[in-house]
Amino acid sequence: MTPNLQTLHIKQLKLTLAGDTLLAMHRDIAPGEVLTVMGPSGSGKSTLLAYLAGFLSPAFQAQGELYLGDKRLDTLPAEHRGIGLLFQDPMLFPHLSVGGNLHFGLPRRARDKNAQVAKALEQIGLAGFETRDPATLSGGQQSRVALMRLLLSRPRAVLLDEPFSKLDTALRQEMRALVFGQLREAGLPTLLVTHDEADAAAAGGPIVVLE
Ligand SMILES: Nc1ncnc2c1ncn2[C@@H]1O[C@H](COP(=O)(O)OP(=O)(O)OP(=O)(O)O)[C@@H](O)[C@H]1O
Repeated sequence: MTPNLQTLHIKQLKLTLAGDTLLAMHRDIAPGEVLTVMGPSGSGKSTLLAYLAGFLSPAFQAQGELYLGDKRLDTLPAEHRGIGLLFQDPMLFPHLSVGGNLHFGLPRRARDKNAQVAKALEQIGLAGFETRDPATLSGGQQSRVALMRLLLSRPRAVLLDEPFSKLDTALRQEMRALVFGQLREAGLPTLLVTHDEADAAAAGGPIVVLE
């Protein structure tokens, strides 16, 4: 099943903290496009991600609207937004096997679950790793599993929070190619927060610098 590819619309967003404007943004992110957000510490990158994902601290006030296609998201709780997140830490469940982690990503009613998991592992060069304990995987392997868990959950948009910052240089380049390649192929609108200009270059999309 191919999901409808839709644009993420951030409309007239204004995030304020105790009456002071932290950031304002009005942007569209097209299917398969990566919008990179950069800016110094404290400029509001994490707050923007929290707003988009649906867990903004009540300390902030948000004005504006968030849409995916013509579906309004900002009035929905996080779990109904269809937004997938990838952080610098792969955050695999330690009590589940690699396969268990991937099964967790699948929608409950997905068909051929075992085959989907096997195919996902094959795509990241980890065919046959289903029963492995995630703790026995290298950092790069864990990151790849986290990416596949995200994609199996069929998100409609993706947020990346410094996803490569914990990897060494060689692995970082490999993961950039894999992550951006997969997201582009899936046609997902993506917002990337990073401090690394090489991430932004690899993402290949527009760049917003917060002040
Ligand atoms: N829950 C909160 N309550 C009050 N102020 C907050 C809260 N969270 C963040 N802030 C403040 O909001 C501003 C933006 O913080 P934010 O974490 O979004 O910045 P950032 O750009 O992600 O920084 P970094 O690059 O260090 O992660 C900062 O001044 C911070 O102190």
